[in-house]
Amino acid sequence: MLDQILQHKRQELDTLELPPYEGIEKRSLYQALKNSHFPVGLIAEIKKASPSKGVIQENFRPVETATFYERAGASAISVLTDQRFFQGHRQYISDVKKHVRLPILRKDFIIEEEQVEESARIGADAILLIGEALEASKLHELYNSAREKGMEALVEVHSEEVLANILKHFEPAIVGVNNRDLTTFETSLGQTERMASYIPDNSLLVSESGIFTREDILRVKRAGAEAVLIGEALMRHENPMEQIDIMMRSEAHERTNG
Ligand SMILES: O=P(O)(O)OC[C@@H](O)[C@@H](O)c1c[nH]c2ccccc12
Repeated sequence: MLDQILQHKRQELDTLELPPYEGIEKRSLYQALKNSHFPVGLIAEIKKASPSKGVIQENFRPVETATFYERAGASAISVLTDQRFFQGHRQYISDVKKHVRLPILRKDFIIEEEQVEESARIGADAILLIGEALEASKLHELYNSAREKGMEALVEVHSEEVLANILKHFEPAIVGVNNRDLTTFETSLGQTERMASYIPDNSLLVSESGIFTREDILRVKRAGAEAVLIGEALMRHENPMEQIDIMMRSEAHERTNG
């Protein structure tokens, strides 16, 4: 599946037209996650559909959902912009950026410099760079390019080998462990537990995918995650504010009670 997506991305790149620069100030994803008032940082995701789950939310209202996420106390918003496989759009970032103050992560398959430039122009504060989709040297190059443009990058890995390769080049400030294997779509929170000890001490660990309950959050936090990235569990809910409350706040409660 990942190969198929990447092949499509390469085709898309041939006709990529860069939009004008929106000129909106950049916000720090890293700081927002560190400053979370929940026991872990929360990146709340806006995603209409996915290749593994099909359509997740029929009545899709990205700006409204983002506003709810912000009000519920999320640290940052992740917005899917891939059209073909996730029914996203780059316009959603520009729209959301106008209505929330939180940093926005552009969730897409970024493989070339033009996409980094595009991300900066549409108002993204951070981009996703997927270890499994890029040579480590290329990933490092795109990471530096994002930094030069005032953005940050969430460096996502699933496997230990891919992480080890990246660490030969540099230590990303934010490392995401994707609990989902992008080739099989299988999800296991055990992946965060297995990978945690390989993450550099100075990197902020984000556990991504397959997180649905307060117990899931406790589990990855115990493994060492400082933040979580949650999509489906929030998008499927009628009331995402209530869902964030249930997942994040009761966790704080549990912690206070020892
Ligand atoms: O909906 P979930 O299971 O909570 O997962 C969110 C996020 O981790 C997932 O959308 C994701 C993680 N890495 C990606 C790479 C591309 C597209 C999507 C993703």
